[in-house]
Amino acid sequence: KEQNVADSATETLNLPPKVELEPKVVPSAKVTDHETPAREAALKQQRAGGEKFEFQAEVNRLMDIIINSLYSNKDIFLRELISNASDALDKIRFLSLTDPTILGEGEAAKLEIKIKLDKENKILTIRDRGIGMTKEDLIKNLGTIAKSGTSSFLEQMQKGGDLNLIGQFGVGFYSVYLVADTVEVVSKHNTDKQWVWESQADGSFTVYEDADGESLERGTEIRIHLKDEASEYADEDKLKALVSRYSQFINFPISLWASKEVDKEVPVEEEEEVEDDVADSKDEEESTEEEEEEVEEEDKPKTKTTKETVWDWELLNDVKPVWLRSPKDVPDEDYVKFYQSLTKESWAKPMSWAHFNAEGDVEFKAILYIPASAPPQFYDNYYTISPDVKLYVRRVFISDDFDDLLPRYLIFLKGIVDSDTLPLNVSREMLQQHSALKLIKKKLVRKALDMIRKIAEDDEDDTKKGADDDEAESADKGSKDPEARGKYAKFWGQYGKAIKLGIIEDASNRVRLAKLLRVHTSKSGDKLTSLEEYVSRMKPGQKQLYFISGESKEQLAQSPFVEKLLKKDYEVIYFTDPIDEYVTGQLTEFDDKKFQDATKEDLKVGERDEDEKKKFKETKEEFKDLTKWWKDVLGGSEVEGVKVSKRLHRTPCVVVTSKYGWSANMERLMKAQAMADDSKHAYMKGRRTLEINANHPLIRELKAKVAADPEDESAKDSAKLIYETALLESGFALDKPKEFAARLYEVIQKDLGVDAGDFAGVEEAEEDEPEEPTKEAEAETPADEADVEVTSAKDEEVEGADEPSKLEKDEL
Ligand SMILES: Nc1ncnc2c1ncn2[C@@H]1O[C@H](COP(=O)(O)OP(=O)(O)OP(=O)(O)O)[C@@H](O)[C@H]1O
Repeated sequence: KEQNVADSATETLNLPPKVELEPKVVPSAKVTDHETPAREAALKQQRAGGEKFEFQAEVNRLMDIIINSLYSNKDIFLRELISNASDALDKIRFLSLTDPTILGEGEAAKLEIKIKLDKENKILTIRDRGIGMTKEDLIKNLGTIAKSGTSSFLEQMQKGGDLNLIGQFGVGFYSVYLVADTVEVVSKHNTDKQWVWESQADGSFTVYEDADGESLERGTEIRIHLKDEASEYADEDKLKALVSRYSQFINFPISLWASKEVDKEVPVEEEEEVEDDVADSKDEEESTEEEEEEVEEEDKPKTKTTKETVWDWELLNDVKPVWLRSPKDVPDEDYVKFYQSLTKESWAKPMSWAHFNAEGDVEFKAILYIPASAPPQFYDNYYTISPDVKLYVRRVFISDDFDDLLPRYLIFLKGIVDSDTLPLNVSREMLQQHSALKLIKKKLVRKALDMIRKIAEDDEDDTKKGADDDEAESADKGSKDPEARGKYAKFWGQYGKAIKLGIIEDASNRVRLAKLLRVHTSKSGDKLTSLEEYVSRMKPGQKQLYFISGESKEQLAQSPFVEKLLKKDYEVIYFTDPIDEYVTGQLTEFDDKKFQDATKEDLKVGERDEDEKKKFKETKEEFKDLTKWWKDVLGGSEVEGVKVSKRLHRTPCVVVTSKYGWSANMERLMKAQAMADDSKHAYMKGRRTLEINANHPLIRELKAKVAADPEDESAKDSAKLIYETALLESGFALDKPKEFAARLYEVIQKDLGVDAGDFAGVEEAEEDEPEEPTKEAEAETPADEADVEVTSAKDEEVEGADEPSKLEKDEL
């Protein structure tokens, strides 16, 4: 069985044919020569001649944390070292695509990882035939230059973070010091000699040439001198279990130098034969028919079965990559484990995944995952975040940050794509240009959107089933995915904005994406609803999807723009995310029905019969003089026109914008942008129209006043004030707040019965008052006197408080 696995690995990974190995019978596991006295002496000499380097300060701190850590899960060091070995193998295999000679021949060309244990000396060795490191690489990579993730890792650790995360910060190598007191890294790069890096984690490391050691030909061997507290790793069975666990998704064969007991037939020695004869003679009387058989056996050479220990490389992983297996043969558990190995998050569970084979114009296999949560500050870093889908070409790893595999709005997906259509021996740049890549991208997007749609469907099914069950009072809510309920809401919470960005950015998938959109509406309560659900609830004859955008759904529900719509029981979508303005700018229809902004001038609230039309025409005629007058009062630059409204019920007026200009909400958002240059966008501002409610007493009263005297100044002021108030209520910011305030105060003044003449006194008092009290004046006024004044003023206020104001009197 092992042989089959190894063969299939050779095939699937395009490895050179496996050289048959005869099991080796050796007395012990001691197969390296590096601990022999002669080798030790040579090493000592070389070490003495080596160069000593100090660890970079941050690396030092990191190592301190690791060495002194009480972290119990020390096993992770093996995962990190195997992962490094696998990366190094990926690198050399990638380079060999353009230059096959780089791999060398025979054993050197084998892309594999080998692990060996020297139990006696407690030395664990991990060897790969990867790219190896030059002297400079060793110095740079393992100590003198801190990786970019080092400080973030230190920060996390300070906050009590989990050491398990080490791999994600790009400092996984140092986890070896969880189990080691000394580590030697022997490495051979094609362009350099063989070097040894060695450190006891005492603040420094030494690098020396490995002139006498066994040549690695190419690759890296890490020799771990296990600490006393880590002697559990000097156990073959433990190692076997660990390596199996961590190597499951490594695409290179990993073998362990392992012993096993085998039965062996050995000739029986003479002494034993004599003993046997004595025993036979004792039993002579008992001999029966068996005698004859024994006579026959005597002719054969005598042998016996004994146990023997055989040492050999034992393959520990099935290197057939998960994505090459048929989806029906892969249990969910394996998908989760594969995700964990891809993301280096050993505890993480993806929200969902899709595994598929694409055939036809382009052939590829892929597994895409939706992580349970979006990356931190996902939307802040939207344009800089790196992609996380690995690209393989015919099982050869090419890149894990290929930009053109998925559009930006799906950048949160993780996984792998392995294509048979892309060429192997071209540069990354050429690959990026390849026409097949576009097709791959197109199909990946479709599959990803299908996967998201499925979450929503399962969720819906489950909710429906749940509801039915609730009615039937059944305890069985069994759904395919036990966690399906509420899953789409979770997805939406994490990635809803990404879907909206998709609607804006990806015209070819806009319809698909619109189906994934979730919104709040006047009828959805606290829940989210889909556009499909909205359409299914549309009233007979309703042709449009009504929406309004603003800051909160509570505020929008109160908006004058939707008064009539709500009164007539039309469902209104409430868009409250700033990005929604851009979404509705791109998404103009759904299911052949147009979106209608309730704040735009062209809103039609349902169909009206002939009677209603006639009546409206008459009202328009009746208000013609007023609307004309009002427009003149406001001025042409302020409003495009003043019209009788069809959308208002209780509110006297609203200010609507033209169909193709910005809405009030969009104006607000643009103003809020720190870098926005208002003048540049002036042409985008929607033209404004004041709509008046012909049934409102305020409007009727104004109409009567204007009819009596069109030059009445107070009527003009009222008209301006009503307009400005409508602007505010309609969500606009005032261009001239000072004028508005002055008008409003005047009204209040009149209301409170304050005479305009009283202001003269205030102005005079202000003029008399010195700007700042002079020093002499301050000195003249005793502090306690000032206090008395304040107190008396306060007393007056308190006294006055008992008296009802004019407003209160009126109310009373
Ligand atoms: N077996 C190896 N062969 C070649 N280079 C290696 C090997 N192990 C480590 N290195 C080099 O040392 C560097 C540091 O390794 P380390 O494990 O600390 O970080 P990393 O591999 O970049 O990130 P991660 O920990 O996430 O795997 C690697 O980037 C790599 O260049």
